[in-house]
Amino acid sequence: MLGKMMHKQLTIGSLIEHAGRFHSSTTVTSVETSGETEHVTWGDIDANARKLAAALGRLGIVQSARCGTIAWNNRRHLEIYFGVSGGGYVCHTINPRLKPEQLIYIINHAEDQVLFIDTTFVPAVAQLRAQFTTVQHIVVMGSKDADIAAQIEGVLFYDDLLDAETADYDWPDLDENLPSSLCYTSGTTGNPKGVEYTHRTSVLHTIGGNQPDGLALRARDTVLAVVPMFHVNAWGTPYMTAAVGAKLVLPGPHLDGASLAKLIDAEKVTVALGVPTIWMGLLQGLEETGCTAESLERTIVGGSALPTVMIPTFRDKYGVDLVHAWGMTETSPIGTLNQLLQKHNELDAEAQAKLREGQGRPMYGIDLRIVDDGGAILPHDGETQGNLQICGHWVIDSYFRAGETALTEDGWFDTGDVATIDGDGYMIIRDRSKDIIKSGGEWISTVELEDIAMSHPDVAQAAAIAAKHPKWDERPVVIAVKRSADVTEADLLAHYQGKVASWQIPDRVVFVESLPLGGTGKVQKNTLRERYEGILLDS
Ligand SMILES: Nc1ncnc2c1ncn2[C@@H]1O[C@H](COP(=O)(O)OP(=O)(O)OP(=O)(O)O)[C@@H](O)[C@H]1O
Repeated sequence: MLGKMMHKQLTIGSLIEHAGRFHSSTTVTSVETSGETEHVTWGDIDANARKLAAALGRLGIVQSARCGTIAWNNRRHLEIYFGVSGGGYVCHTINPRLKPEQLIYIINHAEDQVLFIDTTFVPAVAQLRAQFTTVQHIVVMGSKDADIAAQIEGVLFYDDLLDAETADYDWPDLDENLPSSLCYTSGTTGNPKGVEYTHRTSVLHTIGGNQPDGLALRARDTVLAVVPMFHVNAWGTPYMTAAVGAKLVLPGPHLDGASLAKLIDAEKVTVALGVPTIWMGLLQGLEETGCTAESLERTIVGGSALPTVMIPTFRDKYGVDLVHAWGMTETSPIGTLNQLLQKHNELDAEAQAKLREGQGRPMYGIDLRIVDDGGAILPHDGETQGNLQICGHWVIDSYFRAGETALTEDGWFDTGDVATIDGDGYMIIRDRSKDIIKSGGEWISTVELEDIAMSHPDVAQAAAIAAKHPKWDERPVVIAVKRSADVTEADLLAHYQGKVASWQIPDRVVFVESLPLGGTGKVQKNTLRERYEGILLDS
């Protein structure tokens, strides 16, 4: 007869408890807003997170209440992740780059009771505070400061809260289906929507998303989380690194290429995670500083399409493997990762690189399919484009406080992306359904047009949008940032010849100083459309 397995709940508390017990001497490096670098350990994080959980109880915060954070990636934020969720409260990470009206909307919609803020955000929060309808306590993430106390009435200081506690708080064995954290979508295509994760979905994502062909973070890695802790739990890296006992490096607000290059060399980072715009900046930063990034083995890139030219650049210049990933706030976020199969070992480097341009395959725990507009399931032949749908252990079923399911009748989540999937499960995002250009009844992929523009050596960034056209309804226009002053509109249009069908070549190229970026570093195509959608009508 088989013995009965002990059933323990899958909780965030169990992750930090494990880190505290088995990796307590492993380093966590935190770069503070001041630029100062602090080295602590997973043991310190566990102890402080326990003190925080105890402090929240003492403040009278009730179980499952939302506690908001407006903070950079730093040590205190990491403690809040575990102290709040581990203690049975909901850690609501808020994107500080949102507009004031969006911040007010999100904080009130979430009914946050506590707000943890980095000192950077004291002036903004002081101004908005009167409009937060549910916040009982504002906690500044630092030690007592008379200037700050004068700006926000009744403010508490994080270090003082913890100093009043001891670390003998026991992590509760909570029901794994209770909520643990909350994050709103980027708002790239509309108003941000709340996505609430449970302890169970978060732990399954920690284990599932970190499989050997997933993020594959190991104890011997030094992991630089450039991806913000204020969005989708930094892709789960705080939880994964706690689980495996990797050294974690948190860069604070210092996200420019030069600062990251120096940090990578100083901390001997082996794996770094972030959105493509960050890695474009890093390439420049490496050149400027003369840093070598010698320790860096791979970077995981996702959040928006990876300009394919970056793969050989990183590989040939720095020996760094760029691994493309895809996901959404609604999918915790890891959905696919682009790793090779055994049969690909025989391919030459060029063919392997080509395969790795796409968004990759779902790992165990995630299922993908494509459907047409009527919901009919389409073949996985690598050619047929359809609406991408996903289901799995860490995919949400409804938005926070929406009261209705976000799933199709048969339980799938519609991603809003248009994709192909091949026979091996490799998925390629062709576009977002809201961005795709419909010209004379045919679809043109903005992702493809952007990728071609960025393969031009004199173009730094590019975004393709649909402009209104009297005859074709919509035509492509590319908005680009120059790398070199010499490049002209005619040069870039000529660069498209032979790379796409002639009717897909953009009608215009407009050069700008910079592209508008949203809070998570994605190009805001809504803003570009507002500015340029009439450009072909005016001419
Ligand atoms: N590797 C990738 N390649 C192309 N697109 C990607 C990739 N990773 C993510 N994306 C895009 O990002 C989307 C998910 O982004 P996220 O959840 O951060 O918010 P958002 O969708 O931008 O915001 P909102 O839903 O509020 O408009 C995906 O649906 C996809 O369109």
